[in-house]
Amino acid sequence: MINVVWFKRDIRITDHQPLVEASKLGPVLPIYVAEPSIWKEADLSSRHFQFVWESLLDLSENLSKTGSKLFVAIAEVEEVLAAIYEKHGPFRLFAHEENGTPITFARDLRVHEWMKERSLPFTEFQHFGVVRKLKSRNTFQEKWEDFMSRNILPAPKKLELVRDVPSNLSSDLHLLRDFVVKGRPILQGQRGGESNAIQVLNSFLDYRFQSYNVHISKPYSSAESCSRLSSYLAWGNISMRTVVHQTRQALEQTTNSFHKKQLTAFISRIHWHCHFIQRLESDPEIMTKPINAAYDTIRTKWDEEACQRWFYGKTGIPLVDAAMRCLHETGWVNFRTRAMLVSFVCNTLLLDWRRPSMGLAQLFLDYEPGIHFSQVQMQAGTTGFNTIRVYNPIKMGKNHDPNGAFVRRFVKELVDVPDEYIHEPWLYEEFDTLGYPEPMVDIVEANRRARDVLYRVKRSEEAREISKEQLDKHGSRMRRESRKKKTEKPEQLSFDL
Ligand SMILES: Cc1cc2nc3c(=O)[nH]c(=O)nc-3n(C[C@H](O)[C@H](O)[C@H](O)COP(=O)(O)OP(=O)(O)OC[C@H]3O[C@@H](n4cnc5c(N)ncnc54)[C@H](O)[C@@H]3O)c2cc1C
Repeated sequence: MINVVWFKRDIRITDHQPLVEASKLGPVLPIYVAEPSIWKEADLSSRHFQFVWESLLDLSENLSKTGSKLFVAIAEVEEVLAAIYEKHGPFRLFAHEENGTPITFARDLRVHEWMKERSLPFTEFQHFGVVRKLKSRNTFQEKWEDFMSRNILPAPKKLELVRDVPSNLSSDLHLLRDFVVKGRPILQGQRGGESNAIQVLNSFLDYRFQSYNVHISKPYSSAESCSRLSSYLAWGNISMRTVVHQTRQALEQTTNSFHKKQLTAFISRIHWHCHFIQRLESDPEIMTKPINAAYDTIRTKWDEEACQRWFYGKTGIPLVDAAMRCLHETGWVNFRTRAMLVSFVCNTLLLDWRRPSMGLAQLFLDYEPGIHFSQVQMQAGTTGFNTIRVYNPIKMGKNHDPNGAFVRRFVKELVDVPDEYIHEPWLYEEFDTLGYPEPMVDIVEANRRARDVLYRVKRSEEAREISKEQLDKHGSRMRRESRKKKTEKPEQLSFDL
């Protein structure tokens, strides 16, 4: 019987349990399926597929060293499985659990059903420190540690090749060039692939980590001092366990207390990764519904033009525009800047969070649904249990980009503005000659209004009651009670890139 290994957001050969387990049982057929029904969704864009494609090229090369081949298809996964079944008869299917959106989860359930109807075995393995059907959140940390402390699984040295493959699978990866995903590719993003992931981890642990915590909030220098592993983790080019093991080793080897502090700060961020994904795993509706429904009543008017100005970096607020333009160009900004962008569109402008969350997902090369939607809701103040944060991008610019290096790099109109005006160019006497827009809001005034409405809801009986219900709810893939919505929704969720 052949053993099909289905790669999804785990495009690597090292520490890949499905591949290792399949290889113990006989011939292995490694497949990647570009599924139109998944890639047409509002959260995904062409840059993500570009990263996947680069990752697949690397995987294909690594598999060829084992004597095997990667096969790809543009199809729905059940179509590929049906063709394999027709050609080979019964087969085993191996994959990682995908802790993704309700769409990918529903697809995985359909595949389980499809296999079950034919009495074919489908084995899924835990991918991160995220636990499916976690009964109690209190056991999460212990289970995380147990998973991370296990040995790294080396890449198989030899794989038995399956020669006779159905015609809808091809080992020519160029086939995927015909797969159209909305949006344009990016030129300045990180390049996908396990080999690149290993290099990025090594360069971080060799020297880049040394100013990790010092520069973490700085939009410009954090691009170098942060690990920059997020895209590689999001598309599974490296396992979280590898990152944990190597970081702990680096921590043990250093005697420098300052370096220890940087690495310890990094390790705590890594814990957050699985913590947030666990939240989506347990409550997938956070992708589309506010964690606390009482906050669905405050953003009543949809303003498409304001949303577009934010998305394309034309607000007239330098740090906001630089950050959005940086995302369009590179697909990455640091944590604090992401938080500020959500605060600006959802709090300062008081726009509903759903469309902006999709826009940012489309732009982030490291889009990871579990982290993304939890974080957007936290920064938009819709969870009810996190501190409400309303950022002032002018103040933040002055504190974290004092000479405007980041702003100048991405907002060409402001390149020659003197330092003292870089975050408030409208005060500069030559502002009219710059071709840069007037600020679309008075930040101080708009932020005061945002705090007023957010705190009014936070203090309300309804919000408190819902928060209490949330605390009582546990379990995997739970459903949220729907409440009467008062917010006006935008017509579409995705943006043109
Ligand atoms: C609104 C918003 C949306 C976000 N969306 C994503 C997303 O789609 N994908 C994503 O990977 N991160 C997301 N983050 C978290 C964080 O901004 C990124 O993980 C980080 O900037 C990635 O860069 P890095 O790998 O160099 O981070 P490092 O600081 O080097 O961190 C290492 C790893 O730890 C994890 N991590 C770090 N910070 C966080 C955090 N706050 N929450 C959860 N995990 C964290 C990530 O896996 C990251 O790759 C979001 C944050 C905000 C505020």
